[in-house]
Amino acid sequence: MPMPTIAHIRALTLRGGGADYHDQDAGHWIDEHISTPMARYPEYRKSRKSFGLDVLGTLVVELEASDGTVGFALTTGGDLGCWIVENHLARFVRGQKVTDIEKIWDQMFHATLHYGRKGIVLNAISGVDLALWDLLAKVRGEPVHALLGGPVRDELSFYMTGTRPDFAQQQGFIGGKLPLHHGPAEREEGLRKNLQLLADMRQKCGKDFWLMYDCWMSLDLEYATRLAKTAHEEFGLKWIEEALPPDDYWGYAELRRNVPRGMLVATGEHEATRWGFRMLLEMECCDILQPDVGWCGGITELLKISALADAHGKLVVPHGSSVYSYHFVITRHNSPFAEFLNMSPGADEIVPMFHPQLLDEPVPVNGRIPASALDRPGFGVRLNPQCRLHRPFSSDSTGAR
Ligand SMILES: C[C@H](O)[C@H](O)[C@@H](O)[C@@H](O)C(=O)O
Ligand SMILES: [Mg+2]
Repeated sequence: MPMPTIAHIRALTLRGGGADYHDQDAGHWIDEHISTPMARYPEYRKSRKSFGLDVLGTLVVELEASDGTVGFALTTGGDLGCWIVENHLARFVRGQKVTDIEKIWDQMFHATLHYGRKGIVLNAISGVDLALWDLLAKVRGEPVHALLGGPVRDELSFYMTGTRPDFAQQQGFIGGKLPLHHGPAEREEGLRKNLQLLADMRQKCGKDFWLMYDCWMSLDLEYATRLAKTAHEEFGLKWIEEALPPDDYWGYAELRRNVPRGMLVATGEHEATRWGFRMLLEMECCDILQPDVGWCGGITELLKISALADAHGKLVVPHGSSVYSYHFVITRHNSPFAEFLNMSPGADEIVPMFHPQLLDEPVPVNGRIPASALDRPGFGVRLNPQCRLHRPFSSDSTGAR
């Protein structure tokens, strides 16, 4: 039986949560005075949406095979991502066999090298790649994890990101990662508030529960070093995440030398491709790599990143990205746990990460997801038909939705 080919590729957008999870209503914890590189401008300090963190929206890539099977995936990308997919990447996908994933990735990456390499182009490439894995797995009637070598454990365990590590602990998660609220622009008072918040949370959670800080690229080396030392020595901070801008490999290497022994440095969610993660590894920037599978190049590239990291003895704990990272994490020993980004407005309910855009998206129960919950074909999720899709550009009028 010959393998079907890809008859149509469609790039569509969705707004409101989902893969562009910072696109939330006012008052959501994820947009409440979180420290960012823009916090040096007071007018942009209170809200990340104020400087446009939600400008892109969700990119949906949909592939229809010659046998009628449809694969799809979500990532961050919106209209910009749609343009790249429809006007450039589609030509390397349409007409190819559903098994030609490696060749398609290589052509998409090298054809965009003159304007891509990271950022929105790699988001678009990742979206196509994830849709390819979803399609191939559906054609074969298997979950994606089975195509990656299958589970190495019976369940996924999670830490939770949000403003309520105490709720995470009550729900059986292995740790809680707080967003950092104040950066260098708010000086000593801001540092004191950061440490007081951690002290309060350590009081609530007891001495053994993992507590981490996510600094979202917003600090400088001096501030990050001071924060890390006190936070670890006085309050047992387990890791400091994305303290510096992604391109400051030199700063990360020095921060890792500066932090107290036993404390971990994590970064990578805004890094892309095996070459970017090779820099983080060979410059000894961090202990935990956190690629986002929807931004780093997709599953095809994450396989390479993970193998490289494994050879260096480093952990790969992908950033958020729901089922797209769960199907990977369950197949790798150097990915011993996963992130659950709590997308409820008060970080005090368990809701699916890509809500409302996906149906059948599994959520942790007691901080765990059993491997069996990932056993539906593909990534095991459906697009929510209630969500209004929009196709801003169409390179394939015959393939109209
Ligand atoms: C909580 C952080 O500020 C980001 O919003 C979060 O998406 C990301 O950095 C993470 O690690 O989950
Ligand atoms: Mg982060």
